[in-house]
Amino acid sequence: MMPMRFDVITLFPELVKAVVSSGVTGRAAERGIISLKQWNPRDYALDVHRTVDDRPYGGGPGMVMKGDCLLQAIRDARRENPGKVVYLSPQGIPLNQALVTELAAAENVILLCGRYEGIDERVIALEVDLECSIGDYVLSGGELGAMVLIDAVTRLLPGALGHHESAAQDSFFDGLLDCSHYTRPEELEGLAIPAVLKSGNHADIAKWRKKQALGKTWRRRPELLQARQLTDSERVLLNEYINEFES
Ligand SMILES: CN(C)c1cccc(CNc2ccc(C(N)=O)cn2)c1
Repeated sequence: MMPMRFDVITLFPELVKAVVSSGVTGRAAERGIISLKQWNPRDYALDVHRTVDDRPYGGGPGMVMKGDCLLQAIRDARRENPGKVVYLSPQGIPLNQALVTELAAAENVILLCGRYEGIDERVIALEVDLECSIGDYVLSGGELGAMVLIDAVTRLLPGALGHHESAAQDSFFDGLLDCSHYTRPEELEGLAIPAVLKSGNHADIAKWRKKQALGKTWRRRPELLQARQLTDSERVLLNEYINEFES
């Protein structure tokens, strides 16, 4: 199996490298499930000051990343990795599990990390295939978004997670928030665990977990429930939860 290759265009290569230095993603890199290569636009800046940004046409605060260095870096990366170019920005489409799943099916991805107020729009027009955002907030750069994307995608690749982890991954997030989790000790600072989890009755336990997931989603993220059709049994469980919650 060829590794999935991530080429990251970034002014801070060492920051992005951290994503493959530990944990699941670090192990996946060691196992050859993913590979990472950084391309620094500054290496393409030929002026004595190695300029990669400049003031915006039309005036206004902040700086814009110059298109020429970015385009050269992207094209060098594309030569080695003919993948989709994904630009991380607050103006992008939301990165969600569906998009992560789609990206995991690709062989390679080129991640473009902006800094300052963003990049020259002509780079987007010429080379960007997909603009995506990891959330509605402004960061100092797209690198953290790139690392989030690399992590979420890597977890879906065969062999990245151990058996237990991948089973957990499969059960969780079928469009709902996760239920609560407990582990030893049974009593923690005077707090017990829900009795059903000690019952050994796996049907009751699964029912309780599904009910908790539905209820938590209803309370915290009702819009997720709109997006996800509930089965009849899920609808019954949610109604039970709501009746208990409101009683
Ligand atoms: C307009 N502007 C400030 C800007 C435009 C492009 C890139 C950047 C770099 N910062 C980023 C990048 C991504 C995200 C995200 N939410 O995914 C948040 N911040 C900032």
